Amino acid sequence: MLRWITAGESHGPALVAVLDGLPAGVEVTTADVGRDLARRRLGYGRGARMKFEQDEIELTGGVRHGFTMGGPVAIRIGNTEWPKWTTVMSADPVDQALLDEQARNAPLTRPRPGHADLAGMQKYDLDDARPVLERASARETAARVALGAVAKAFLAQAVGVEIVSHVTAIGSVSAPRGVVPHPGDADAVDASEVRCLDPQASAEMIAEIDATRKAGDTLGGVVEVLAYGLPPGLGSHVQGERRLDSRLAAALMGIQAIKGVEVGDGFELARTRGSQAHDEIVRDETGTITRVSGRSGGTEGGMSTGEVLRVRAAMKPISTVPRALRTVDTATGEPAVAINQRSDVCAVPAAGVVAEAMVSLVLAHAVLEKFGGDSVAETRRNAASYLDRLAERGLAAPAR
Ligand SMILES: Cc1cc2nc3c(=O)[nH]c(=O)nc-3n(C[C@H](O)[C@H](O)[C@H](O)COP(=O)(O)O)c2cc1C
Ligand SMILES: C=C(O[C@@H]1CC(C(=O)O)=C[C@@H](OP(=O)(O)O)[C@H]1O)C(=O)O
Repeated sequence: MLRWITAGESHGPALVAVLDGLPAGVEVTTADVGRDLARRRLGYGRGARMKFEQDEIELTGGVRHGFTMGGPVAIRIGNTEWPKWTTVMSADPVDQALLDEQARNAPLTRPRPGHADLAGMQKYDLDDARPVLERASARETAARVALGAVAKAFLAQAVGVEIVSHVTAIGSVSAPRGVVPHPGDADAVDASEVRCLDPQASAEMIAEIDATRKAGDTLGGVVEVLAYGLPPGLGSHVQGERRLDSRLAAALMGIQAIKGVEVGDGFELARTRGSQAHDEIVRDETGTITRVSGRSGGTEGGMSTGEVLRVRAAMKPISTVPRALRTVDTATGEPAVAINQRSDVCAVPAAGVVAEAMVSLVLAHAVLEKFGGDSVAETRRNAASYLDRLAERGLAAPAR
C-alpha cells in the first residue's frame, strides 16, 4: 500500500512530506524533485512570494545514491521566508513583549471569505485565524508536488506511464477543444506562462489576468491531467472506494480551491445521447483491442481501460480578493473588511502541476495494488506478465 502525508505551515521553518510503500530501486534525485517544484512556482498571475521563495529541498530519508531503498521517502522543503517569521511561528513559547514588537504578531480577527479562517476558528476554538490559515495555505502543495515527483519517477520506470497537465481555461477564456498535449509537449506547455498549448488562448488568458489584477480582483480556471501508457484494469468496480475514478476525484478535490472534477467528457456527457457518449470497441489490423474515441477519459466501471486517462479540475478564484470583501471582526463583533495581505491573482497554472502530482500518487498506488513488488524490477516483471497474458488471450490493449 502506498500512503502519503504532509506537515508544516506556510510561514514555518519547513514543509515535510512522507511517502511510504514505494519499492526499492526507483531512480530519483533532489534535482528531479526540484524540477517539479520549480514548475509549480511558474505561472502568470502568481504573487510576490513566489518570486523570492526558494523551496530548499532535502531528501531526508528513503533514498541513497539516487535510488529508493524501500523505506519511507521523506522530503523536507525549507521555507526561505522563515527568518521573517521566527517569532510569530515559533514552536516554543515566546515572551509577550517580543510578540508586541511586531505588527505581524497581532491576532488575525477579520476572517477572509473563501478561506478556512472562520470555520477553522469556530471548529478549533481559536480567537486568532493564524493557526488555521498557516496550514490551510496552498504553500502545502509544494510538499505534495515533491511526493508527486517521486511517484511520477516510479510510474515511468515500473510501467512506462507518462503524465502531462495543461490549463484549459482561465476565467472566461478557454483553450480550443481538442488541444490535448502528449508527453512530448510537456516542455512546450511549461514554456507558456499560463501553461496552455494554444498561443492565442495563452495571450488572451494573460490579458484576462492583467485586466483582473487592474480591477483589484482574482481569477480561477480549469486544469486537465492526462496519463499515457496505463495498462487496463487498475482500480476496481467491486467497491465504490476502490474505483479509480472515485480515488482520482477525491485526490483532486483535496487540492486547495478545487471545486469540481470531471473524468473524460464529464458533465458534457450528461447532455449527450448514449450512442454519442460511449467509446466503441474495435479490433485494429494488428489484432489490438482499441476504442474509436476517448470520451470516457480512460476509465470504465472504476477501472482503467488502457486508453489515455483524462481528468479535469475546476479551481475557484483566489480567495484573498484585493477589493476587500465584507466580514465580521470576531474580536468586536462589528462589520469589517477582510484581512488582505499579498496574494496571487491567479494560480491556475500552478494548480495544474499540483493536480499532476495528485494523479501520479493515485496511479502509483493503483499500480502497486495490482502488480505489487518490493523492487521496481519486480513490479515491472509482474506488469509485463499481466500484459503478456492479455496478449495470449487476444485482449491486448494499445500501447500509448
Ligand atoms: C497553487 C495554489 C496557490 C494558491 N495561492 C493562493 C493565494 O496566493 N492567495 C489565496 O488567497 N488563495 C490561494 N490559493 C487558494 C487557497 O489556498 C484556497 O482558496 C483556500 O484554501 C480555500 O479553498 P477551499 O475552500 O477549497 O479550501 C491557492 C491555491 C492553490 C492550489
Ligand atoms: C507560498 C505559496 O503560496 C501561497 C498560498 C497562499 C494561500 O493563501 O493559499 C497565499 C500566499 O502566501 P503568502 O500569504 O505568504 O503570501 C501564496 O504565496 C506557495 O504556493 O508556495
